[in-house]
Amino acid sequence: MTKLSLSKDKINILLLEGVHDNAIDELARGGYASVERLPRALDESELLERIGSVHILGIRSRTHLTAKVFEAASKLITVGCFCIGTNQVDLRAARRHGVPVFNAPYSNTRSVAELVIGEIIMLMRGIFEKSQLVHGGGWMKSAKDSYEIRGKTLGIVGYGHIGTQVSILAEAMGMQVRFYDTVRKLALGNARACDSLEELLSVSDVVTLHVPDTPQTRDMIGERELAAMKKGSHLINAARGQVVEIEALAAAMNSGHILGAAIDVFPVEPGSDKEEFQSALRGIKTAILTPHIGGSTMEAQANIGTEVAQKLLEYSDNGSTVGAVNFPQVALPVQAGCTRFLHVHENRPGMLRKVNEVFSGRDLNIAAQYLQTDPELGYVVVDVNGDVEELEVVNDLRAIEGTLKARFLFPSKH
Ligand SMILES: NC(=O)C1=CN([C@@H]2O[C@H](COP(=O)(O)OP(=O)(O)OC[C@H]3O[C@@H](n4cnc5c(N)ncnc54)[C@H](O)[C@@H]3O)[C@@H](O)[C@H]2O)C=CC1
Ligand SMILES: O=C(O)CCC(=O)C(=O)O
Repeated sequence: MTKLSLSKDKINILLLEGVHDNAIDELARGGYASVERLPRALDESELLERIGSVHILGIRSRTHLTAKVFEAASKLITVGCFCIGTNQVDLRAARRHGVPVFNAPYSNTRSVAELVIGEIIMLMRGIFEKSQLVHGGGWMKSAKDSYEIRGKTLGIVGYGHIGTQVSILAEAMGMQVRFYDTVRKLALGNARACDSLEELLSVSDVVTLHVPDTPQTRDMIGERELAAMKKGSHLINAARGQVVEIEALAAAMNSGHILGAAIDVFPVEPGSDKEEFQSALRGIKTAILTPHIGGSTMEAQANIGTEVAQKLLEYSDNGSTVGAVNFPQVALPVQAGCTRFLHVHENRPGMLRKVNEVFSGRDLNIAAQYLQTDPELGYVVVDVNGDVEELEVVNDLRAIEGTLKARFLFPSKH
């Protein structure tokens, strides 16, 4: 548990994986100067060495935050994922330690959608193979297996933020769009929903995947699904590596059933730029392989830097969990002259009563209070006015059985 409410210069922030300058600027504007930024990810043993002194951690997709890391993160207040996906974080372990995790759910959406549109054209014209040949001194001037995308069918699996953007852009270029989603979604433009994944696979010239990494999407595209795709069709995966069985895809491409693929994400991705990338797709001439750069544009990274840093500031300064992916959502307007207490607890009966008894037992007046719970977790923000012995109060709050974290903000005399 956090031991003390700290002045901002004592809050240690560690940002990994080359988070954009905007994050540093935003944190500095918020008064946080103790920021260390590393260009790379840390592996578990490096994290275990360092995490004990970190209050706020920023990562992207390469850093894996395991239960063991949270166990060792005695001072950790919050985590920011400077990306969309949060599957690299053990979100339940974070909850158990009272640590809200934030992400940037929209800031790189357009970048991924644009890459996919570019790849559809590259695949349907066989550009990657032809370009490699020309680089090697060859000349393959041929229309064989090259098609316009106009009038062709694009199948989108996962019709969320990215899927719908791809849908709009693809239609604007004359494609017919079909989509499959487990949730009923409003079809944009002339796009039409498919009743099943099998239906989508059987009608599409290009299939593009935009689902999150969940137990249901693991190995969603394997031998059977690839066989269900049209002969000579193409597959794009810029979602998560575990969604496609790579060996099965390599076999389907080597047999000529799947003509081309553009794969940006892999079941195992190198931890650093120096590590060698291994995959059964290496060497397949019609496979465009990219190093998980769907969201890596200057615009996206700048937007993400600002967005996630603002969420971290909101939580650190005010206790707001709005936008957290693993926490009850609480935002209480700041009241002048109050001390704010934050209490994260297991959702047991009578918790709020016990929290309030700490204040009433000290004759403290609660000026405002906001509690949100989910089946496992409760998060309450309490504003108290008057002269408050913050440390004593916070120690009483921590003594309540089932407390996961307690701290205070805006101390009246520190
Ligand atoms: N390659 C890259 O650099 C990037 C990859 N991503 C990945 O793209 C994924 C999608 O991003 P968004 O569109 O923003 O997410 P989103 O949450 O807006 O959309 C995902 C959609 O997939 C649907 N879905 C979930 N399970 C499904 C299933 N089993 N079958 C069919 N549909 C299912 C959901 O209902 C939702 O509509 C992210 O989760 C992330 O993993 C995101 C950004 C960059
Ligand atoms: O840019 C990154 O580090 C990860 C991008 C991504 O996959 C995401 O935003 O989910």
